[in-house]
Amino acid sequence: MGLDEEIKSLEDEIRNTRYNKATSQHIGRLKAKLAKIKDDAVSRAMKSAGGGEGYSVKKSGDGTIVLVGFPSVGKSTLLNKLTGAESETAAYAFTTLTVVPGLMEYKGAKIQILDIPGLIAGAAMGKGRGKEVIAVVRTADLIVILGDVFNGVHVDVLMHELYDAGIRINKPKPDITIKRTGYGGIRLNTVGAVDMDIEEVRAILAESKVMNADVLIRGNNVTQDDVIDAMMGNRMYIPAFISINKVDLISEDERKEVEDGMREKYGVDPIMISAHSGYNLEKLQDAIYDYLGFIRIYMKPYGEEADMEEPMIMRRGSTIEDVCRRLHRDFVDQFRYAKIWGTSVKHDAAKVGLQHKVADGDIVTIVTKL
Ligand SMILES: Nc1nc2c(ncn2[C@@H]2O[C@H](COP(=O)(O)OP(=O)(O)OP(=O)(O)O)[C@@H](O)[C@H]2O)c(=O)[nH]1
Ligand SMILES: [K+]
Ligand SMILES: [Mg+2]
Repeated sequence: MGLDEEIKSLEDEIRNTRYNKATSQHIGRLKAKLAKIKDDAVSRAMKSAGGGEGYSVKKSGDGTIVLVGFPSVGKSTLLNKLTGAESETAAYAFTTLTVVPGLMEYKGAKIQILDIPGLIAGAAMGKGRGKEVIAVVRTADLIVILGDVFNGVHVDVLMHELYDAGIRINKPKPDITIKRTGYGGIRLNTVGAVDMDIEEVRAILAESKVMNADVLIRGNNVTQDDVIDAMMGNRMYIPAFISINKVDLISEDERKEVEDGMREKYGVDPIMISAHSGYNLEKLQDAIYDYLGFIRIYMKPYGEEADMEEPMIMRRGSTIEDVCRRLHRDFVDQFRYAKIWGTSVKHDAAKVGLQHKVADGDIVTIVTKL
């Protein structure tokens, strides 16, 4: 049996087996087996890709986003518009054959945008430029899934390819640890309402030839798929949103139709744009900024005015310790306290420690020992 047939037959069997207590172990085993086969195929494809010319782009700026979409949806046109880059654009598919970077400055943040060749069905297994493209996508901090008003349905295919390539979209990494041991079989500990029994976990791990391990699962909605992902160990959890280009080519009514269809299908509002006319590009930039979780911190040297011109760009959830590390590696060791003016504290000029979480717009003074 060829690889494609083997995958198809496993997928069929999983689909046609009703999940219940009696079959859960069997399904777990089938899914784990399928994941393993796909993973081997993907890593073979990655290896043979060998970082082909033009595919190893150095990351720069405060975050990197990648434009993922079918050929000719307007990825290159959009990159050029947002960053002033000069990626080739044309009305035929596969105009772009390498990764083309651009830098967008927005609200004080420098955001790297990567334009890549179009992605097509089978990309995860290496079709088209799939393998090189996927390798780049896996390193991004945010994926913008770009469709156009005529190809909305392709979003399905893209999601499927990204999934096969081990990319998990808009999903926090499940809290699962698998610690291999030398003996003792599989031991399962759970924290929270985990609806999975040890036999299922055992069946999944056995597909990867893991017979001895301590497994700890925390959280309430952990599935077999999550355990398989944890077992494979190479999944990337990346935020993403959908944007639909070329709205200049359709009427107001048709635009609404596309939007409603997307909302119904994916439960999200796509950002409707026109790279040509510039329509809604600021909304797109705002979404990029928000999804990357950027906040602005203003530094105020001790006894001086705050620098309100050049914010320091941090991620939501960052602490004073993160701010210190960004400034100078000695700052953490030399740290005494920080003072903050802003919304993360109850009153201005409040003293805080290293673990304090900063908020957008905070003004920060770091006081060190010397
Ligand atoms: N009407 C209209 N045409 C657009 C828009 N954006 C891009 N196009 C056109 O769509 C065609 C494809 O644009 P590209 O930017 O080359 O698309 P791409 O996604 O980079 O294509 P590949 O590199 O081949 O995958 C070109 O003819 C563009 O001029 C838009 O907002 N409106
Ligand atoms: K094109
Ligand atoms: Mg292009």
